[in-house]
Amino acid sequence: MTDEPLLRVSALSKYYGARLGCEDVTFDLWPGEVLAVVGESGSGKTTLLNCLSTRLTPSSGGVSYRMRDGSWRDLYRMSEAERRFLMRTDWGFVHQNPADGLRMTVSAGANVGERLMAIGDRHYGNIRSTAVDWLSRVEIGKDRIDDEPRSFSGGMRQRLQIARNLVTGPRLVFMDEPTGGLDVSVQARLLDLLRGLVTDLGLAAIVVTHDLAVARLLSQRMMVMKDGYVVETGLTDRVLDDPRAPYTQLLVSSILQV
Ligand SMILES: Nc1ncnc2c1ncn2[C@@H]1O[C@H](COP(=O)(O)OP(=O)(O)OP(=O)(O)O)[C@@H](O)[C@H]1O
Repeated sequence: MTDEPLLRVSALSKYYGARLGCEDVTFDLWPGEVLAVVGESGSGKTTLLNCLSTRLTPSSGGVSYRMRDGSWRDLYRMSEAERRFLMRTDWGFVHQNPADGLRMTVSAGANVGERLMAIGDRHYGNIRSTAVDWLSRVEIGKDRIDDEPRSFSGGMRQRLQIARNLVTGPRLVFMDEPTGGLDVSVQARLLDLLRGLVTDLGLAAIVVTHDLAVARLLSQRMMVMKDGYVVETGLTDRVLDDPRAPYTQLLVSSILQV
């Protein structure tokens, strides 16, 4: 165990011209911790996630990341090459739409295997057996390894995207509505699977979702956003069982009434 966070976010703001994306977001993420960022459409969740994963540059504020060697690095002062290295080795990104995170016209096995090659694995036999192992961990049969993901169902694609991200043993995974767009029964199974993997691997994750059930199942801590601002943060069970901000109370009660 370490007594230092993995990620430190301080006073992060992002404006698109004059339009507010998110404002003054501050938090620490600890190793092995899952943080859910919830809020309705337009609240700034995706903006925040994209700033944290360096897809967007914030207008002000900073994010530091603790590297494997224990040193702290300012994410926005890294070179492009260093950032790409981090994304390949230490981070994962699970998109809502699996097509954004997969290569749809190469086989399932290659989708997983090429991530291993990107971190330097050159042994074909090892790559293939690790790919088979990961496909089975996400409940994709060995007989599908040579199939392209475009022949997969939505749930299978999402499970493949998860395998592709986790095969390199990342320390931090960003997830954007990982169960969005799937049938309710498929969502439940995927959430179960994700929860098991995150726990087994001791992963830290930031999960953006508008679905409080996803936050409840996956996260230990949650952050509620509205109109670009964080209106409440706390342990997930506390926030959902005893919401303090009026907006969170509204969000929780509107879900419960459905
Ligand atoms: N590329 C952009 N250019 C201009 N404004 C943007 C852009 N992206 C987001 N915004 C604005 O920033 C605000 C926050 O949007 P964001 O997409 O982060 O919210 P969200 O909570 O992720 O919503 P959703 O759940 O619908 O994806 C909104 O007012 C949105 O219109």
